[in-house]
Amino acid sequence: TYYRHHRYVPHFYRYREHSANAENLLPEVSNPVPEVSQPGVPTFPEIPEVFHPVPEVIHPIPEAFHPVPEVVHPAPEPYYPSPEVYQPVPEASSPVNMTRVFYGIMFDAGSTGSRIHIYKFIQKDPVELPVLDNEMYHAVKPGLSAYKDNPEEGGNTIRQLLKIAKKTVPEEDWKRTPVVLKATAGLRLLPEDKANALLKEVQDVFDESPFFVPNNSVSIMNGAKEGVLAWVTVNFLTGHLYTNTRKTVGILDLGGGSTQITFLPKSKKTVQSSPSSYIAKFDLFNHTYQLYTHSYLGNGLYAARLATLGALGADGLDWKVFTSSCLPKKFREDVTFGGTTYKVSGIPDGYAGYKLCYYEVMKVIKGIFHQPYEVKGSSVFYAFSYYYDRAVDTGLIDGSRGGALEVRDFKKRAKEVCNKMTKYRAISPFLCMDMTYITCLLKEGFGFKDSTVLQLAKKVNNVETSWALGATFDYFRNFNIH
Ligand SMILES: Nc1ccn([C@@H]2O[C@H](COP(=O)(O)OP(=O)(O)O)[C@@H](O)[C@H]2O)c(=O)n1
Repeated sequence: TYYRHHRYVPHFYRYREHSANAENLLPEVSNPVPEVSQPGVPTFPEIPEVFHPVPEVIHPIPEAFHPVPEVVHPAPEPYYPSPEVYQPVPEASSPVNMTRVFYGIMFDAGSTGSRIHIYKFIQKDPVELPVLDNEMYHAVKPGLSAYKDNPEEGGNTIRQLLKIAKKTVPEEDWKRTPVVLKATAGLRLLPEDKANALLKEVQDVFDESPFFVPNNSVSIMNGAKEGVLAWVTVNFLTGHLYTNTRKTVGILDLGGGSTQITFLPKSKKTVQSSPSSYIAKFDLFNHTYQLYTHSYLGNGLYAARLATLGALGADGLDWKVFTSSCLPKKFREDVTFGGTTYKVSGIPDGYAGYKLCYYEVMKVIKGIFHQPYEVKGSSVFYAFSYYYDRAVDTGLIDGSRGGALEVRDFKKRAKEVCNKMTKYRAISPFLCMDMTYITCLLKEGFGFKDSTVLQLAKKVNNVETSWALGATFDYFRNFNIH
């Protein structure tokens, strides 16, 4: 459990202007109209827009060098009701001509933990564009799926996190601050009735809270959306999202239950050679994007551990011990994932090491992954979540700064960890398995070359590299992914 308060200070501000200047990179908007409050129609928060300074050439450098993006709101626009936002919202308490501060609360109910993101936006006056001021982030473990047989207790974890929202968001803003929860692989992997019972508990917790609860505020998000929204977050934070650029970065997200790859294909061949379900089209900030995206359910790091051990979906969990040459020979322990406990161990009088381990993890990857045509090329990819955590654990990158790595760096370190298991055991007995899986996933799964450079980033400009910010834009903006 940890607690952070990110202060996010933009370097400069840009204002919405209507000019014929071709250099004006602001998205097109309708002419500002005075804000008129109508009964039953929310006047606040307004639909935000996001724009960015021109992205710089991407170098494999620490995140501090990236251009600083902004979150902006258009001047009031005609209001088009959408199912997600068409609900009466109490009016803003502050007078029209004063600085307005508003918040968005997004819960990430992941397979290994639940997290709250509280985004604070500032709008200096109605014609000025609001900016993302900061993010308050807090995480608890385990995730909701661990409470599959005790949903009430699962609801309590969300109730605890909401207490932070109450401390962060001023009381006068509670009623107009939307609270949304999206669950990922943990709940996707549960039987439907168990997942629904957990969602119902969360809904009750939201309903009893003083915050604004929109329709469909508690749901399981599909994998494609998870990938797209993480791509939106990272490209926003790195300054690549604005109307007339095709320069973006790809994302690699390795969760506990699922893993996502998302990027903007440069070549038509990538789109033509992909299954149609791997292509997502959506409109954002007056631009239509067509992304390659896929989420592999059951291929997150924790699910892959169990699959490697042959334990996922197995029977006889009370007495069976699942073994692997990826684990230290003398290791034996009970491990719990998604509310189920498994007995696992090394092979006491067998062999352990990188080569044997690689064959084992290959079984979890072979024949499952689609290799997009383009990843063999020069696309830039940001990797986070467990890619980041394991790179830190093995000393490949600095825990606070992240950095650039080649795929071959994961391979080299995996070999070292597996062949000297006792040395690394104290960090985690699963380190060899995890590092080998990551290597295998990148090379044999997605088809990356040894020389591909990955940017490892937990935060960019002090904001978490998570789908949660993209989902908050999605809530306010309601862009369609199809
Ligand atoms: N805001 C976040 C969310 C997840 N994570 C990391 O993401 C990994 C687990 O993701 P998850 O529990 O959401 O897994 P899935 O449900 O996506 O499969 C862990 O390494 C977390 O520490 C993070 O670093 N920051």
